[in-house]
Amino acid sequence: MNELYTVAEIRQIEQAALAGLPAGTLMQRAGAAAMQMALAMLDNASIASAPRVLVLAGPGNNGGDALDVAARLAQAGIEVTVALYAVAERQPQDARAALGRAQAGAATLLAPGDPGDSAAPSAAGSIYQRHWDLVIDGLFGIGLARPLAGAMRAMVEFINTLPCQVLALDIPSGLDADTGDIVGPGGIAVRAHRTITFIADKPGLHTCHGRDHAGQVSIATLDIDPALLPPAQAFLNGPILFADALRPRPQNSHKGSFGDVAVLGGAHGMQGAPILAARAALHCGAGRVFACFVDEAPGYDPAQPELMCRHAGDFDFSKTTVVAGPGSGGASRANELLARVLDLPVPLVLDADALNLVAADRALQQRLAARTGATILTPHPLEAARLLAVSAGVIQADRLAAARQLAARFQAIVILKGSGSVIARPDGSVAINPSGNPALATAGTGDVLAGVCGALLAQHLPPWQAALSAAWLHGHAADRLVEAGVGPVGLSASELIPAIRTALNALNALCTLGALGALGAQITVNAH
Ligand SMILES: NC(=O)C1=CN([C@@H]2O[C@H](COP(=O)(O)OP(=O)(O)OC[C@H]3O[C@@H](n4cnc5c(N)ncnc54)[C@H](OP(=O)(O)O)[C@@H]3O)[C@@H](O)[C@H]2O)[C@@H](O)CC1
Ligand SMILES: Nc1ncnc2c1ncn2[C@@H]1O[C@H](COP(=O)(O)OP(=O)(O)O)[C@@H](O)[C@H]1O
Ligand SMILES: [K+]
Repeated sequence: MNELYTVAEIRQIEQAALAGLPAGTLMQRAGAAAMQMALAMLDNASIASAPRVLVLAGPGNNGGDALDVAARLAQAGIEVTVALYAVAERQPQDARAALGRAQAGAATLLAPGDPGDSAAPSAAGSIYQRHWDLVIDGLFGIGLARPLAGAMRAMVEFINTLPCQVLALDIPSGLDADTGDIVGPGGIAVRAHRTITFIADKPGLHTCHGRDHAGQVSIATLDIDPALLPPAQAFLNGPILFADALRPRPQNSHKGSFGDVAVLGGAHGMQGAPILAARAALHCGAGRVFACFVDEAPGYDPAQPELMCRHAGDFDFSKTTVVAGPGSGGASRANELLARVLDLPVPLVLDADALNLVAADRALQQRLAARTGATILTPHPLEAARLLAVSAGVIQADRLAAARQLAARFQAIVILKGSGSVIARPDGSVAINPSGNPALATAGTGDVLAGVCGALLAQHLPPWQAALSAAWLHGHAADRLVEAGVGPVGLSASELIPAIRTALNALNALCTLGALGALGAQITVNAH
């Protein structure tokens, strides 16, 4: 069910599986699965002449996988050149056996240095100057220990400029499989169109730089007995994780059945932010929605007259789900109002300026950690950095750890936003959201997400499922809009709101029909 495993967990699974299998079995299964993927990519590329494949083989077992694929493709009659960065005597046993198979077949094996390397000019030249139809990256997998350097770095720089398809084996070389960061300092990573990852999926393929470098991810389980997989602490977000919490609306219902949402924000000059959050809450099913303004309140929202606009100082927040922060500013008035809602046992979403106020005020931090009502925090990386008193770079270097730390410290559900939003809860479990795209990188989409969270809490979804579904629907709506040509350039936060409503209704309908499989399915390749 969408499990993601760390490198340490994969190593344990691998060891347990290897114990019951003849040497080389897993590598050969990996090679067979990767060969199927390579052939499919060549088919899709509709290449006119005989295809030429360049295989990069590193010093360890990832290089062994690459050599196994190279031998198989050559056996199938494909023209294969291997750029070999391994010395047989130093290879692990399985990889050395794979080298033997590649050498025994028709693949051409070259040991290139830097472009123009005087030590191996012909090898380098014949790789850097030829046309390639597919590159298979088997430099490094989960064993990468330091940044790519020297000849391998030069090769990655070269293939990242090529127009052809790139298939990464297990992980794009240079990427940290646990975090999605590029292994540094000053590192580089392969940018692949597809990644075939072995045994199980990994968090780093789906967050931070992961989505840009891994492309479309497929899993080859290598026929490992599922009983060898430990209970996962991380998951790829999808309807299967939260659909149970979505319920069809009973006929015998009224607006009071679906809860009230009050958005607290909108200081002078920032009134649009709570309006966006409130409109999102309305379109995601809250029974009644109030937009409560820290400073002066508009009479009503002419484009959305269903919203009730109030002055926050006069509003009773004790019977509503509260979304605090959009455009609230950092003035003492906003601080006082925030302190008041933190003390109420109501469901609460904290976004934007509310998070900045908490970061700057120890008393608010204590109030937040002591809350009894459900709490969802929705920081972007800079807000998370302020809350943890580190830089945004530190947050991005390990987004899962940052989200977990925030969830534990504030005893709240956390959505750490950005490419591959990380949703964490205080017990340490996390989910990475695979939906969404750079069309969302525009002002106001975070306000919309906060409003969706508020609406789902008001409709009594437990906070974990509310956060998972809000993040998924938000991204899914953006994906559908981009497919329809509304973005990635120029999508506006307002346009996102009705698309989220459509996605939520479609999901509700599928849940009612028990047809969830139609959504968010991942390709699984099983090697035999
Ligand atoms: N075992 C199995 O049954 C299966 C394994 N599988 C495959 O194995 C992969 C893991 O293999 P792995 O552990 O050998 O690690 P891998 O990623 O190849 O690299 C390690 C090598 O690189 C070196 N090195 C590290 N960083 C470096 C750098 N920057 N620059 C230069 N060198 C560097 C490091 O040596 P060091 O110099 O650090 O001593 C070591 O020699 C996994 O991702 C999957 O693809 C699958 O076939 C399934 C079955
Ligand atoms: N490149 C991206 N890929 C996926 N989602 C993105 C990307 N950029 C932004 N988002 C999403 O858009 C939203 C932006 O929120 P935020 O930064 O708070 O914006 P604002 O404060 O302007 O409303 C978040 O949900 C974030 O995850
Ligand atoms: K690789």
